[in-house]
Amino acid sequence: MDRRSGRGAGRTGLMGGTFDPIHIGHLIAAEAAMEAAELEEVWFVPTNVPPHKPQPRTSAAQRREMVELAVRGRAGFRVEALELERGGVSYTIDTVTALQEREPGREFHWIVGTDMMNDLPNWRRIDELAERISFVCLGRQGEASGESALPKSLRSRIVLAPMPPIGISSTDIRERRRAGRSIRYLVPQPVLDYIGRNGLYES
Ligand SMILES: Nc1ncnc2c1ncn2[C@@H]1O[C@H](COP(=O)(O)OP(=O)(O)OP(=O)(O)O)[C@@H](O)[C@H]1O
Ligand SMILES: O=C(O)c1ccc[n+]([C@@H]2O[C@H](COP(=O)([O-])O)[C@@H](O)[C@H]2O)c1
Repeated sequence: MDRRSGRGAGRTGLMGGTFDPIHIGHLIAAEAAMEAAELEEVWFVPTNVPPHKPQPRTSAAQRREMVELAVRGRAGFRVEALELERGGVSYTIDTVTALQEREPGREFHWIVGTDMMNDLPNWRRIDELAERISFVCLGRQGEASGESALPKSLRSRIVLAPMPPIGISSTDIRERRRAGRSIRYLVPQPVLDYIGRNGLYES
């Protein structure tokens, strides 16, 4: 426990995502969560197979590489690849259980955009998950918070974090690439270079 702030030591944010590809919306969300929830670190957790959406367009290795490139140089940000190493469908409860066993000294906080916050009641073993961790939920463009619609037990485990609305999604970036349009500045420069070098999302 940090005696000055009253916060537990090792406060760690987990930013889970398909990251197909990672974009500046993810990075700004992680930064905002870090500030609002007083996190010491944020670990980016690329999903192997997402539970609630279609299979990624690119390989696990490519998505991991892009996330590595995006966080390089930002102290406190790093990639945690346990879902890719575990394989199969990436349920958050399995990930959190494994991390808590591996890192008993840390306090974990799962970071989600508001769209995902509204979906939380549908997550696998959500009650157990909400007992293990709290959620840091970021405001996302065009979405009302919807927090009041959630069960009270879940609401009490949610910290809302403000962020400037960033109307960018990986879907939009993939569509732009397919249409031959620019994605410059929507992703960090090293990620832009990687996507171009490897001809990703062209078809
Ligand atoms: N622009 C954004 N602002 C805030 N949060 C975001 C933004 N884009 C994604 N997120 C959040 O980041 C996490 C990972 O998102 P994900 O990798 O699925 O990106 P995405 O842009 O939503 O992808 P896709 O368009 O392929 O569905 C989710 O919690 C999502 O809500
Ligand atoms: O565990 C679940 O049931 C669950 C359901 C939907 C999403 N998640 C996690 O939420 C994170 C964001 O999901 P996505 O689909 O936006 O990439 C990612 O880490 C997913 O594994 C987890």
